[in-house]
Amino acid sequence: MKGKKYILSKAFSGQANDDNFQLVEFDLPDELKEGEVLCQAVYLSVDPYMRLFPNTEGSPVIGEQLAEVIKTRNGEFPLATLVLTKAGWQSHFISNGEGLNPIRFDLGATPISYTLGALGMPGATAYFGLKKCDPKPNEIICVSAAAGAVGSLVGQLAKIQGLTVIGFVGSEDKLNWCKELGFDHVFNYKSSNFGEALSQVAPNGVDIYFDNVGGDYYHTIINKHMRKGGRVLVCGSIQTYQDKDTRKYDATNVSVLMNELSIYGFMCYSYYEQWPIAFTEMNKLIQEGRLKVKEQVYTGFENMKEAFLGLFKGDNVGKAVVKTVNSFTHYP
Ligand SMILES: NC(=O)C1=CN([C@@H]2O[C@H](COP(=O)(O)OP(=O)(O)OC[C@H]3O[C@@H](n4cnc5c(N)ncnc54)[C@H](OP(=O)(O)O)[C@@H]3O)[C@@H](O)[C@H]2O)C=CC1
Ligand SMILES: CCCCCC(=O)/C=C/[C@@H]1[C@@H](C/C=C\CCCC(=O)O)[C@@H](O)C[C@H]1O
Repeated sequence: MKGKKYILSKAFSGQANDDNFQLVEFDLPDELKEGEVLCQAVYLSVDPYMRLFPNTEGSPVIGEQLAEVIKTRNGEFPLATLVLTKAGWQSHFISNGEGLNPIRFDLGATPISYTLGALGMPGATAYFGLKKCDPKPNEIICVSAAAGAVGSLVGQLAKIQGLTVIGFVGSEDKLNWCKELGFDHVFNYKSSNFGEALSQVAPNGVDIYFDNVGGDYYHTIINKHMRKGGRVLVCGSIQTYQDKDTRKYDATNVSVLMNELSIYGFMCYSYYEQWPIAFTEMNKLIQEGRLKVKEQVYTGFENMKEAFLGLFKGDNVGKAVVKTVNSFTHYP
């Protein structure tokens, strides 16, 4: 039997493209050793951070997947067990059980793919990132990449908590969806100036900026659109991930200082032990129809590249995942 995996055929430099990836086949052994399992990817996640790490020619592409145990000699992982694991972009892999994580909360009737999205790493990012901003009812929050995996949840959770939500997105479809989700103001940054738009709807500034994009947004919002005592969460900087040279902005630190802003760095895995609490709460909201989830599902392992590169072109609405075909068991 053969498995497939992607390696970085060329280190990223500037904009990622097809040439950075090579799909290779590898042999899987006929027999497992005692304690081993053979897993097959069912859904794979593509996420912006994959553009940054490890970026060494020849290295495997990293990432999380939901996999099914299709052969086992390990009593802890019976046949058909579903596991979340950072096995990278591979269709199959052998494991001794280390790093295979069962789903740690009751999923109920919610689709299993959500464990890579709203009830997975991006969901935890939205939930704990927002919490770190200490949101209060009637405050104003601004979120960038607002129709994405993280941003769409941040906006909805903030609405549930009584905040006014301003979102920035890159297309009219995304704008309409965010309005459907109940965001108060949504702007397409490709057809409007985000600074002017913010000044119109929040002339006195915003209390929270949940930054998924970095670059121009981060500096302009910190320098011109934060209220005194405001909080900025540095969640991600997708606008700069593909830069070749570092950008220079002089005024930012002075603005931070003068306005006594709190700027938080944030890594969702720091809250890993508490994720099941968040997912139980969010799954209840999903099942009640109060938290809406969209996925951009690409079908077939050969479409990993397209799904990943699409993140940087704004192709995805909601969470981008890849469903592999010919799974041992067919999941919805
Ligand atoms: N700190 C942490 O622990 C974590 C951080 N993150 C970060 O959160 C951010 C969002 O991630 P995630 O929700 O998974 O991804 P998304 O689902 O939001 O997908 C990426 C989106 O970013 C937008 N985008 C891409 N390029 C640009 C650009 N140059 N300028 C402005 N917007 C752009 C696009 O939306 P549009 O069409 O609207 O432009 C695109 O759809 C990323 O920066 C990521 O690195 C994610 C997970 C954990
Ligand atoms: C400048 C980096 C910003 C990245 C923001 C982001 O998307 C973070 C996501 C993390 C992600 C990757 C974190 C570290 C890389 C580790 C590389 C490795 O070899 O494993 C992952 O941990 C989930 C998010 O917390």
